[in-house]
Amino acid sequence: MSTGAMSLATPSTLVGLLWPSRDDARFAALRAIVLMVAGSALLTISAKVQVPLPYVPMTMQTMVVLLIGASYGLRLGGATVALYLAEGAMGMPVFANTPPMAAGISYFFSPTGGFLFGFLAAALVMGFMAERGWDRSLGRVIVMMTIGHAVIFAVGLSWLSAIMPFAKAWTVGAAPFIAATLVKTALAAALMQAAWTVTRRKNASR
Ligand SMILES: O=C(O)CCCC[C@@H]1SC[C@@H]2NC(=O)N[C@@H]21
Repeated sequence: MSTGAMSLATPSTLVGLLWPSRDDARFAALRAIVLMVAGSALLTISAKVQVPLPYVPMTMQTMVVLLIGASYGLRLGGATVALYLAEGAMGMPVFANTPPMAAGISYFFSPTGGFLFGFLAAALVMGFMAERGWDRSLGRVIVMMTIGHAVIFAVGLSWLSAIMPFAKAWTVGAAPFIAATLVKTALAAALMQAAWTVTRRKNASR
């Protein structure tokens, strides 16, 4: 593997097994672009599936971020979330509060900016763990998704508590999301398990 796109492919990941790359630079580049665009589109949709709350809305983004990291792997997952952030930085209305807020660099300084950087960190951590097999058993995938959520909240809350007192940051940025985060962790783990079951069956019948 010699090109950048080929180095994004990781055969040990779920997506690497379901849609393997090839030792062909053009195919590898096209595959990486398709997966990154599809992943960033899914993230945009997940931002719009939301319950509006003061300062920080409830969305489906964390679940999609964790699934992208876990199924794409470290580099492709990280590149996909980086593309999503770049789209928002360039003014595309991909984030939860765009509209009413305008997208662009200034959005990252809004109350949810820290969560967005947390998404990138969590996708990298999920990809790193998935490439080491943490996504393949139910117990480990639950631990993995819990760590991913913890990373998102650690970065998001650190940012929020830089612009408001920590008690308020907790009240608006963590407390309302605890139950939903448990549900999203369980759902993400169940989806990874189901995807691995299908992948193993598919590979066994080859
Ligand atoms: O502005 C954005 O697009 C990011 C929104 C971040 C929402 C955070 S992520 C963690 C927590 N769980 C949710 O459902 N909402 C918040």
